[in-house]
Amino acid sequence: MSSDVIVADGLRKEFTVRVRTGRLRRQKRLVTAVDGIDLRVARGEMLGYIGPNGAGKSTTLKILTGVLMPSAGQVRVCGLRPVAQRTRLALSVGVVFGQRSQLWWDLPLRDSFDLLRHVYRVPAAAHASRLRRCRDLLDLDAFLDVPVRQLSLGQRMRGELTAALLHGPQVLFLDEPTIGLDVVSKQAVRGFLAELGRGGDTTLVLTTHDLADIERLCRRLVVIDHGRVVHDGSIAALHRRYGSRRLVVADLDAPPPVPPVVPGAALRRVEADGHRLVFALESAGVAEVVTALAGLGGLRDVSVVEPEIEDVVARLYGERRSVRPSRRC
Ligand SMILES: Nc1ncnc2c1ncn2[C@@H]1O[C@H](COP(=O)(O)OP(=O)(O)OP(=O)(O)O)[C@@H](O)[C@H]1O
Repeated sequence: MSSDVIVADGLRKEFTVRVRTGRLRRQKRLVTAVDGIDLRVARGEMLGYIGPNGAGKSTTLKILTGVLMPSAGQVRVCGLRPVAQRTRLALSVGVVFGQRSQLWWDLPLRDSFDLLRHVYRVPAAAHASRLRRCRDLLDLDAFLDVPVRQLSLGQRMRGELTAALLHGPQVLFLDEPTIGLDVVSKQAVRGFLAELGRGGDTTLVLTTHDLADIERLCRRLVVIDHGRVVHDGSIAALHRRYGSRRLVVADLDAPPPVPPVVPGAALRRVEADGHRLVFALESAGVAEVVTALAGLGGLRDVSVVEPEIEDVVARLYGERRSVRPSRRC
């Protein structure tokens, strides 16, 4: 039996929209939001699902959670057809959409959690143990008795995560879970999700524009654009594909009279009035470059900078923009 909890083949979603073509004229246009996506996600995987605005991320998540019917293609989540078996699917998946709440606005968080136990018919002991874990890891106790409408965004998001997990779902879908959160709340949410992922039982599918979420949480990254998958693999594979290099930053006592040549590394930039040289590693390792730099004399400090995911994703989006297909209408 396959261990894939998400199986999608040839997924498509088209929307018909009316656009103004004159003062009184409207014309129907077809927008292809998802354009033939194949996706398999194994149990326990932590998948980052990213793409530029309008790429089709939310539409995909809505199809996978049974909110939208695909125009074409096959989809199974936990072995179920999301729209046709939505009620059963709700028992197997949890959903956190950063912009929407599943909590009762006027009730204290604690009462919302209690109601959810009845909605999902969770045995009392299982509910209590999951809630205890969330209270500990997400620091909920200080605001458990506060009505949801009075919670800060960060507090509410911690409540949303708990609410999505109390019935013990196999798959957790997260759409922008850290949007608008301050640094401390972001760290709390990421730490919690990382811990959840380490357990290996819950599959996470995460869409976000905050690439630090992806770096912290996801081993696998699916990048979509114009409704199609343009990368599916590890972050390291993305760096390899775009030739990202680690950088060695050397601070010198004085600017060298001529730019030094370091075998196996390329001088990328000269900064700080010539006092700082930034090399990109090519065939050489860090130690070789540092030894070569030390041999030049006047080396004050050295640091190694890992390639930035922001850079490589910006390059990928930029490249896609320059080969933008004409939109089918
Ligand atoms: N209900 C709808 N009716 C018409 N068009 C829609 C609808 N929902 C989405 N679209 C269109 O489908 C495309 C994909 O939208 P979607 O919301 O899935 O993108 P996204 O990748 O989640 O974007 P963002 O990062 O901005 O949230 C966009 O062109 C959007 O305008």
